[in-house]
Amino acid sequence: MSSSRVDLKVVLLGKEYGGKTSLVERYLHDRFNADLPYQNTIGAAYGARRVKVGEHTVTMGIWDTAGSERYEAMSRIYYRGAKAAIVCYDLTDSSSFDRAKFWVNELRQHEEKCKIYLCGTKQDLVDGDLKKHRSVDYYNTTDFADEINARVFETSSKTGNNVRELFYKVAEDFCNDPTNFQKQDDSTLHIYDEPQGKSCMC
Ligand SMILES: Nc1nc2c(ncn2[C@@H]2O[C@H](COP(=O)(O)OP(=O)(O)OP(=O)(O)O)[C@@H](O)[C@H]2O)c(=O)[nH]1
Repeated sequence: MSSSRVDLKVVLLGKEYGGKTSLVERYLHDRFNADLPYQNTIGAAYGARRVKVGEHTVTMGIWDTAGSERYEAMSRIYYRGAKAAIVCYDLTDSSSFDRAKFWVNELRQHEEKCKIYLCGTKQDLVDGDLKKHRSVDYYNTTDFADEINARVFETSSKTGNNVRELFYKVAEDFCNDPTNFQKQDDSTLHIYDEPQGKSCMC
C-alpha cells in the first residue's frame, strides 16, 4: 500500500440521520443501499480520494463525523484543521437545518479559514410529487448561505444527484486558492490514500 500526503481535509457535520455517511458512500464507492438498516456513526469514519482539477491532482481526506449529540465533543476534534466543511441537513427535517446552523456557528468561531458548503440531503424525497415532504425551504438556505459566504447543494445519495458536483466544487475551490500551494512544513499529515471503508475512531 502506498502512502501519500493529504492536501485537503474535508469534514462532514450535521444532525444524526442526516445522510452524511450515505453521501460519502455514494461519492467514494458509488453505492447506496436503501435496504440496509440505519446504523449511526460512532466517533467518525475516514475515507480518501484523489481528484484531478485542471493541472492539479489533490488528495481529499474525508472525515464523516457522528451526528449524535452524544459525540459532539468528538466531532469538534475532527473539524480542526479542515480546509472545507460540508454541513449537512435533511431536507425532510427542519430541525436538522437548525443543527446545521449550530455547526456553522462553531466553525465560524473556531475554524475561521474553513470553507463551508451547505448540503441539503435526501433530495429524491422532496422531488416532483414528493414536494410536500420538504421541510427546509430552499430560499431560506440560500439566504443563510449568502450571510455566511457559503454555497448550497441539494443532493440525493440514492440517485447520486449532485454528489460528485459537490465534492468536485470543494476540490476546485481549494485548487483555485493559490495560498493552498505554498510550501508546506513537515507537520503535513501523511496517510494512506486509497478509498477505505467505514472505520470507527472511537
Ligand atoms: N431516500 C434517501 N434516503 C437517504 C439518503 N441519504 C441517506 N438516506 C437514509 O437516511 C438514513 C440516515 O442516513 P446516514 O447516511 O446513515 O445518516 P448520518 O448523517 O451518517 O447519520 P449519523 O451517523 O447518525 O450521523 C439512512 O437510513 C439512509 O438510507 C438519500 O439521499 N435519499
